[in-house]
Amino acid sequence: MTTTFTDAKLREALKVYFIMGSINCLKSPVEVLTEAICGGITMFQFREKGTNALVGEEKYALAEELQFICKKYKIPFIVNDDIALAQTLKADGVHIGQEDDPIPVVREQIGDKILGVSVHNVEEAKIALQKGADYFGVGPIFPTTTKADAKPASGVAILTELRMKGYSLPIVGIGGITAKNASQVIKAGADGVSVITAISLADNIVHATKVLNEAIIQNDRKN
Ligand SMILES: Cc1ncsc1CCOP(=O)(O)O
Ligand SMILES: C=C1C=NC(C)=NC1=N
Ligand SMILES: [Mg+2]
Repeated sequence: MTTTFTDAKLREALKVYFIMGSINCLKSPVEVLTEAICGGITMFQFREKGTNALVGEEKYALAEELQFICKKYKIPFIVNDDIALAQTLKADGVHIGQEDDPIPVVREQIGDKILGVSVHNVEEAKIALQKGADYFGVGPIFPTTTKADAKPASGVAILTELRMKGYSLPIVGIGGITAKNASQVIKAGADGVSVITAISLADNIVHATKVLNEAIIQNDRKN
């Protein structure tokens, strides 16, 4: 899909933003993603990272397979970190962290595709917005062990602070998010939640995703 995303469409897509790589799965990533889509995820990020992560041809082949499933169900397909892979696959966008290539360099490479940036504080947010981020991934909101080098959990205050300071672009919270705490993230001002293990390690992935979805939708209606 190469449609350019309006803010409104991106906010919708960020509601239940599943992130996964092979090391986050107990069974076939193809099965995990298909079940997550059946459960109602709204966007997918391929994040092949960490101990025993695939590289080279194997990584490319898995990315291609997962992108094919996303295309079939019209779910936006985002690639974490690996801009070259995103370009080769003509992904819908990329997500980069503070230590990845500079935003202008990435923007030059991807054109008007989605460019998500991880931010942890107002200073990083100011720069990322100025340089052209389309959405912020903010966290870790709650404690998580999924990302080995994650910063300490900040709680939802950072989300409220960003909104209070006028950051009105699409924002997704990330880090230790589950169906139980997702509503706090939305109430604090995020447009959606990004999760890895609450979905990828669930006993019943379809059900876990549906419950997470309900937690988000319920709360949106209240706002
Ligand atoms: C990629 C990333 N960035 C901040 S926390 C995190 C890991 C989120 O994983 P989980 O949803 O399992 O806590
Ligand atoms: C680190 C990350 C933060 N936020 C998002 C959405 N994705 C990531 N990979
Ligand atoms: Mg990165």
